[in-house]
Amino acid sequence: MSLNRHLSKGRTLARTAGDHAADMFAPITLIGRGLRRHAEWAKGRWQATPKDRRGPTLFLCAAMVLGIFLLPHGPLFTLVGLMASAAWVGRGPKAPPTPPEPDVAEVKLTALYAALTPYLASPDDLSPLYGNENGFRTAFGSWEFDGDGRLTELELAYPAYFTDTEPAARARIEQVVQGKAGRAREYRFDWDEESNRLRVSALAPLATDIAAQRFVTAPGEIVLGFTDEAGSRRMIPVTQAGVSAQQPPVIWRTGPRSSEPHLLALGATGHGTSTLIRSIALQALPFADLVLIDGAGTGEHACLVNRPGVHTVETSLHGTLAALEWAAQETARRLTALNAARHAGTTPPEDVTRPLWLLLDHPTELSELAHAEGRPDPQDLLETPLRHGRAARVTVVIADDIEARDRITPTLRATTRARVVLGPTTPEEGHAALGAPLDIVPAAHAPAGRGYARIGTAAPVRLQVPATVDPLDDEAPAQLRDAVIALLPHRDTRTEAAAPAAPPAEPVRRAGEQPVGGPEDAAEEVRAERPVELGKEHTPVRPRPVW
Ligand SMILES: Nc1ncnc2c1ncn2[C@@H]1O[C@H](COP(=O)(O)OP(=O)(O)OP(=O)(O)O)[C@@H](O)[C@H]1O
Repeated sequence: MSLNRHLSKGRTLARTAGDHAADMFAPITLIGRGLRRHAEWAKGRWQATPKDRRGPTLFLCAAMVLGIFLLPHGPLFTLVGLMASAAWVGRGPKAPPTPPEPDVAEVKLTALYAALTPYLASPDDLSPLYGNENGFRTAFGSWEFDGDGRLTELELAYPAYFTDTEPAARARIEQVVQGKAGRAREYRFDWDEESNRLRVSALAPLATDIAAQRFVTAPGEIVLGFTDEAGSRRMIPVTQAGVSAQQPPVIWRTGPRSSEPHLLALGATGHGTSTLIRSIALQALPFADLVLIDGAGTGEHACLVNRPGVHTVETSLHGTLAALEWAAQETARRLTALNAARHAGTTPPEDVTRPLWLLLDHPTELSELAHAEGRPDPQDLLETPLRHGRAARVTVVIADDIEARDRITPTLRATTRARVVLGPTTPEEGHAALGAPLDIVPAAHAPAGRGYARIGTAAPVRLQVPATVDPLDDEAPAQLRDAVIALLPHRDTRTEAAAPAAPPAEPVRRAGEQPVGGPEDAAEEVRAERPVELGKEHTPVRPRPVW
């Protein structure tokens, strides 16, 4: 007999034995399946029983078991009954396997692929990346999802004919990706034009619980806010929600060596440009003197009135024009004094080297008023400080509504090379405000003080301004107001003594106006000697009279 015949006979015997065994063990399998279903049912009932009712249920079951044991032939009848019931319950076919949970990544990537197809496919493409039968795997190189099933990283390829150099075409793709991946987060879009690849990264939200405080910085450095680790080259210690932490700051270097000596901050209404001005003022006050113009006249900077180092806080057009005329003359005086000192080879006097900061909140509102009244535009008076401020240690900070961008003069726009934009903006507005396109798509809802900063020609970075609330705002949280109050200088807490009042170099006077540094200033000196206590229940702060 050949080996093959032996093998096939063996196989037949084994199959027959298997069939017999299955027939023989069928009742046992049936009862076993029924008992398993009984056990599953009992387990389900036990889990569904409230905890407080489990004790009585257990007691009842134990009583029943005891009763069965005590009955004549009770255990036997019970066993037979249980077997019969198990055989009845187990007769049904095996429960169909539960269908596997749909893969979240698969579902989401398929939806994103389908959404991108109309924008990245062409009927003339013979081997399309998008819209082919193989689905997203042909176009998406790698992807990552977080624990909540949200897309965090995606790298996709796009066809070479896609116009990736056109902002509008890019914006369409960015909108689609953000729509499918979730509008609650910000995304960075890294377009690799050379290899036709796009890398999308979801960005973690920035910390919003950093309050105003003394930041660890070098002299002349201003912390505009905080960003993510990719946006800053260093970390500084901060007190965050009561504990010490390290955060990456957005630093603006000011002073004679700065290539961005002036700052322009634009923002959507109510998104924190005044707060940014207040934050900058509190950081500059220990080493500089301030002139603050509150063009909106809302009194949001009243906490700075009469503070040592604050020359004036102006809300009227009249006072603003006088203050800015003085600032222009002061800039010219400083330049002359610095040149003279350079020629003589002597150290320039302290009153020309002490930094002077001009902070203007909503100046375009005053510009409109000035045009209506036929008076000089306050923005025009800024020309000298803006053009020569770096050498004369004069720094200009302008904050305004993003809607007012067109009313900002070209000189002002050209000379403010440090830029901030706060609040929700369109890609075009963001580009215009920062002077460069943003590679980040903002989230649908941003907290106050959230935006982007661009210092000089560097790439824009994300920004969260420290919470520097108006301490006179009763609705602001008490601990945030206290943090600001703690930073407000008093005569005795100022880190550097106020510079002697600059000798006014023949200030230009208009009819009915008091000269800067004249008797009005002398009166101011006397007033300033009185410490101004900023309490929450009493506000003895009086606005300074117009100049
Ligand atoms: N960085 C921030 N952290 C916490 N709260 C902030 C921040 N920035 C602003 N706010 C809050 O948002 C509100 C509006 O702020 P702010 O007055 O600075 O905005 P604004 O842009 O100057 O408004 P407007 O254009 O109306 O003058 C205030 O209640 C302020 O306390």
